[in-house]
Amino acid sequence: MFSFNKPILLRKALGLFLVGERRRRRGGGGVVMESTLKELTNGESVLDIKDKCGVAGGVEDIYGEDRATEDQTITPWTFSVASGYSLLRDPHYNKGLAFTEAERDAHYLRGLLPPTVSSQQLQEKKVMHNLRQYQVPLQRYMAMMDLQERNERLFYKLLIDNVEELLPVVYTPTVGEACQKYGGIFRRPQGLFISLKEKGKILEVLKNWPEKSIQVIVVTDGERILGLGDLGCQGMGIPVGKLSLYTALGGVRPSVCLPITIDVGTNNQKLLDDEFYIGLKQKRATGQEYAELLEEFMSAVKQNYGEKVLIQFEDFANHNAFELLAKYRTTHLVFNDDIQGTASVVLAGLIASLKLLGGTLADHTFLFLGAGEAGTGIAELIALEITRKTSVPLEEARKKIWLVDSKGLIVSSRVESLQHFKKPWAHDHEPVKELIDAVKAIKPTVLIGTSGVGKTFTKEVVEAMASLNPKPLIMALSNPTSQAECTAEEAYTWSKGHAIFASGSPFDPVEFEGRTFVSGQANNAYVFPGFGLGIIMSGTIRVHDDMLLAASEALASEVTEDDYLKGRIYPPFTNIRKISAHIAAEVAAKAYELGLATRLPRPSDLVKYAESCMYTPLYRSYR
Ligand SMILES: NC(=O)C1=CN([C@@H]2O[C@H](COP(=O)(O)OP(=O)(O)OC[C@H]3O[C@@H](n4cnc5c(N)ncnc54)[C@H](OP(=O)(O)O)[C@@H]3O)[C@@H](O)[C@H]2O)C=CC1
Ligand SMILES: CC(=O)C(=O)O
Ligand SMILES: [Mg+2]
Repeated sequence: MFSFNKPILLRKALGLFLVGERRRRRGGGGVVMESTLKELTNGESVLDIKDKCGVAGGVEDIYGEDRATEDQTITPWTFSVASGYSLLRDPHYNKGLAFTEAERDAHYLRGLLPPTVSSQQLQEKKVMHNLRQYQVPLQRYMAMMDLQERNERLFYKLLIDNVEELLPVVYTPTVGEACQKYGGIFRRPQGLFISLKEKGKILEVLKNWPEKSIQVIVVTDGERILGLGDLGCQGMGIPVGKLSLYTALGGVRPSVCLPITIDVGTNNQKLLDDEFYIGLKQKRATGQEYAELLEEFMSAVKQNYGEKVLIQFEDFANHNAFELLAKYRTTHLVFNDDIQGTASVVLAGLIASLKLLGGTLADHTFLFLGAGEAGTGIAELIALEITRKTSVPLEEARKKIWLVDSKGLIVSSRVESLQHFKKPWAHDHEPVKELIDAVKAIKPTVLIGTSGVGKTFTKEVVEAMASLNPKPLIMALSNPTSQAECTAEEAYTWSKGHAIFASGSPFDPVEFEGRTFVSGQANNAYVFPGFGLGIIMSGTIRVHDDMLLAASEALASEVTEDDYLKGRIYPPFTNIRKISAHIAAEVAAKAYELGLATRLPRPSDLVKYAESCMYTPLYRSYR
């Protein structure tokens, strides 16, 4: 075993190279549509931002040493080569019984492993066999998390090869239960916890994370975890799960992914009273205290990782989510998955469904149950797509979209008391309290559930949709399964097999009157991994709505005739890596078109480039 320090001279030389590279690129220039960018870059010129980024594969000062002034402290990182016992304990490099004879000799592993040498394929077979023995989903979740901690490549190999079977384990619905019980099942931290205790020290906390070159952060404050409410610090299961999908579904290397939970307390009394709760035992900080912590976090991320780190906001409550997005979308590379990622996925399903329903989006009438992040986010993207495809102005396009919240239909007489994100949807209509009455009054062709409340699409509601439409499109998007507005079985049986159905959490196929219906999973997991890959691989500096539309079109185009025949408006997850490459390529293409991409020259075949960027979990040979 030996260790070495990264030679300072080499870094200095690379720094000089960077300066030269920047000058060269500044002189060479590219075609940049400055007008498109002004709004997204807070008035900063793109060349300034590109310059800060260390354009186009330039060597970045990832350790912050070159940037630090003399009075600032830096971290003395050293790199060491793992071998022997520590190699077996390092999840990035551990291969367990798959270490070859030669590797066992070269890396001081003799005696630390039993004599058998297994292939990765055999290991995979064994783990899948063991997983299937567990009847309780949470046990499968824990077994998968243990595997991720023990042997990262095997974990991702399993997830990629068995995606339909394992997605419900590491993601919704099981991740919801895992978050509820996170304190009890907590073994080792899988991401960074930043609490109010770390105020003033967030930059130092980021430096404690072992990986220095981070490209994607998924961050939550745990206040709206799926449809399960405020789970405080235990929301960590969500960023961890989302980022494992970035790798498995989108091919983003695990080492560049960083899950973060910001702990400002919780208003969940059950958790505050729970002796195993792992977070701050106090009520949530709000107002200035909250805003200051978030501001420090956002600045520290940019300072530590540069301009091009993608920050995905996840499962914030809507009273913070919209504000954070509005505040940081012009200064940081951010998007909100619940508002924007969900919108992109649902729009894809709607575009695809037109093959079954007929007409254009503008010909349909949409009714939402739930007017929060997901509901209004989807509504706005539908309206935007209509304006892009027709000459209809946005205001006009919005008029075919109606939303119901906990107080009933959103109508103009309520406008004064509505939260700002609901106001565009307050159309002229008399007040309507109940969903069933709204269905009868609005006569929607599409019904979308984004309420977070289970069982709200009752038999009466589904029957009303079926009586109004030959093929009612019903989406029960709320997660986890317990919060779904209705089940697949309910949608198909109550509509007598006429509904086209999709849901946020997966349902098994349903037999009805001799036909098998396979519902699609309308979940943002279809889009964010490919969307993120497209951004990273093109060095994109800001998220633009047209990139979300590009992702929707890309996903919709992947639905096959065979899918339609089965009643699905989303492709199966089995092909997701191919789909993600396609989404990444379209997102990147749009970013280049908008002048937001900094990786130059633009690769000519973006799909091939996306595929070539993807992480593969096959074992590597060690010299
Ligand atoms: N499938 C997917 O990819 C995604 C699914 N989701 C799911 O969507 C759900 C909602 O998330 P999000 O939009 O962020 O949450 P929000 O809290 O922002 O919004 C919830 C909305 O539902 C309304 N609501 C609550 N209860 C009722 C009720 N009984 N009847 C009518 N309306 C009701 C609320 O009304 P009021 O405003 O009056 O309080 C609010 O408008 C969650 O379950 C989440 O898991 C979210 C993102 C992605
Ligand atoms: C899927 C997702 O992001 C949610 O339910 O919040
Ligand atoms: Mg979410």
